[in-house]
Amino acid sequence: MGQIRSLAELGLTAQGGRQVEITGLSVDSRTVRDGTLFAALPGTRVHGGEFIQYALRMGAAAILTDAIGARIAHEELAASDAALIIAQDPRQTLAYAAALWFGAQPETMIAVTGTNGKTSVATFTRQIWEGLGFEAVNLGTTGVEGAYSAPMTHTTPEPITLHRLLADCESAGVTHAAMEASSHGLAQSRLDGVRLAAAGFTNFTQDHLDYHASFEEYFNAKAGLFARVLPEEGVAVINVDDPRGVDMAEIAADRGQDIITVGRRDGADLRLMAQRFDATGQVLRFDWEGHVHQLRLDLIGGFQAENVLLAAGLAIGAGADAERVFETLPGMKTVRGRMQLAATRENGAAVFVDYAHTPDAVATAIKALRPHVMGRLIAIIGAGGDRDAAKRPLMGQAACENADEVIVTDDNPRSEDPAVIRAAVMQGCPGAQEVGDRALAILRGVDALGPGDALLICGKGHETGQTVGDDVLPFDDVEQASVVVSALDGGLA
Ligand SMILES: CC(=O)N[C@H]1[C@@H](OP(=O)(O)OP(=O)(O)OC[C@H]2O[C@@H](n3ccc(=O)[nH]c3=O)[C@H](O)[C@@H]2O)O[C@H](CO)[C@@H](O)[C@@H]1O[C@H](C)C(=O)N[C@@H](C)C(=O)N[C@H](CCC(=O)O)C(=O)O
Ligand SMILES: Nc1ncnc2c1ncn2[C@@H]1O[C@H](COP(=O)(O)OP(=O)(O)OP(=O)(O)O)[C@@H](O)[C@H]1O
Ligand SMILES: N[C@H](CCC[C@H](N)C(=O)O)C(=O)O
Ligand SMILES: [Mg+2]
Repeated sequence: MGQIRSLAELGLTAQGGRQVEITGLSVDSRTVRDGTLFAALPGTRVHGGEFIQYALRMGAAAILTDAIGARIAHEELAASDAALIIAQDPRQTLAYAAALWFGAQPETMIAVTGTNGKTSVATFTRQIWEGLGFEAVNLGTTGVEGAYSAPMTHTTPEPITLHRLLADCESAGVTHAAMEASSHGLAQSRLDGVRLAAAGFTNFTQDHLDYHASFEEYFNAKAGLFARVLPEEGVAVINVDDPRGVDMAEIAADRGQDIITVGRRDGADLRLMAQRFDATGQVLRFDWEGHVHQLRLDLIGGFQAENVLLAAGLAIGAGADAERVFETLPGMKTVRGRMQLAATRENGAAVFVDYAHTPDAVATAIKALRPHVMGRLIAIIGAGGDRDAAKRPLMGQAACENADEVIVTDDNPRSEDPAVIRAAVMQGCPGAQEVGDRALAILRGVDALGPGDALLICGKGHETGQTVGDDVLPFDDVEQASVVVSALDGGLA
């Protein structure tokens, strides 16, 4: 964007007090230009220090790294004019520098973490703000959505991309932003430069054990949102029905943050008292500060009510008036690919698409659909390649225990053999039908629906591609479901 900043303006101090002008920031040596500050970060495959020599050759004016990176490129650095900034945690230092480089971010921001429900809560928070008349966005797995839109490749992008997007939102007039804090994003300090008014916690169950060394490490990454990113004056909004919510609330209390607890348990500040389900939604009764409210949500699944209430808590925590927030709730719209009604058969049977891709989400999603359905419930599941392999049989088991019939299919095999992934899922559900081709699996599932039955297609939600090897083949569960329903029922979708 043609700007030039000094290191001091980015809050950085170089070895020997060297002063240089910076023309841009980069974490990838391949995008370094004259004057760039190259952040050479410790990676999961290789240390970015290995690429310092290339970055210097491309004209880097400064290198931000840790002691290991500086050691790797010791000779090249000694022979260069570039400024060297050595930080204990260069990822966090980069996050602060990126926030200063791009300068602006929406005035009111919240972030939400948890194994499942982040996209849903961020989307509902944006919808609540819209209902209150604010220019609002949500950022995460489904990209930037709302008053400003842009695609994103990560749920929580690295800080340079994140702050560029936030600055773009701000200059487009966005005043309110709700973002997802993934455990990878938190572990890598990607959002440490974001100014948060409130932060939320949904739940904690198994996922990503390929990346985090243990369950506790995975929890600690998520806890970083309250222990580190949310300031003392921020408000923590916590689902206390989850056993780890209580631990999270303690961490927030130790920081002196105000806490809004949400859940079914007695004493929760925003307490869900009752839910009644029908074919197209649910009626909720909840309590806030001793006042009981009752309203209808056009949303499928009891857990979406929990997500809506967490979103309401976040909007309140970030400064909105509680009663006005509650008035917006009946207007909440289905989150793309989350318990989304994709098609209805002529006989009344419904096909839903959901993003359940963890054992807990599969169990939750199937159980949540049950009270909306009079007949049998068929589930289609699959697990992703190059992701936590331990969750595969557990996902199979979760489907087996909760659905009347299960079809196991492919879901982004990536570099792995899809048959091996399916076999692992089948271990948890030996009675399932195995149909590798996802389009055929959907055809089988839809074809088996009798009056009053429902099909839940899990795993891909809003996704529009099937990743096989390095290829992304166009595939959309919602589209596929409606094509199949039209084909079987002769033109009706
Ligand atoms: C495991 C993980 O999080 N990896 C992320 C991480 O890469 P890394 O540090 O491991 O990269 P590396 O290959 O070891 O390289 C080390 C460093 O050298 C640099 N490099 C590398 C090659 C080169 O020629 N020049 C160069 O400078 C790299 O940019 C990197 O900074 O930092 C990169 C740059 O910021 C990310 O793009 C990359 O995301 C990868 C692609 C990824 O797939 N991440 C997923 C798992 C992820 O982050 N998912 C979460 C949420 C998932 C969920 O909740 O479901 C997300 O927030 O999206
Ligand atoms: N509060 C919840 N409790 C349990 N399961 C949930 C909850 N909310 C959503 N889910 C399940 O998790 C799936 C993914 O939901 P969502 O996309 O909101 O989660 P996420 O945390 O953003 O996921 P990701 O880690 O991929 O970003 C849903 O489709 C549903 O099956
Ligand atoms: N953000 C998640 C999404 C998984 C969705 C599922 N379709 C899969 O590919 O496993 C991940 O990358 O682990
Ligand atoms: Mg998400």
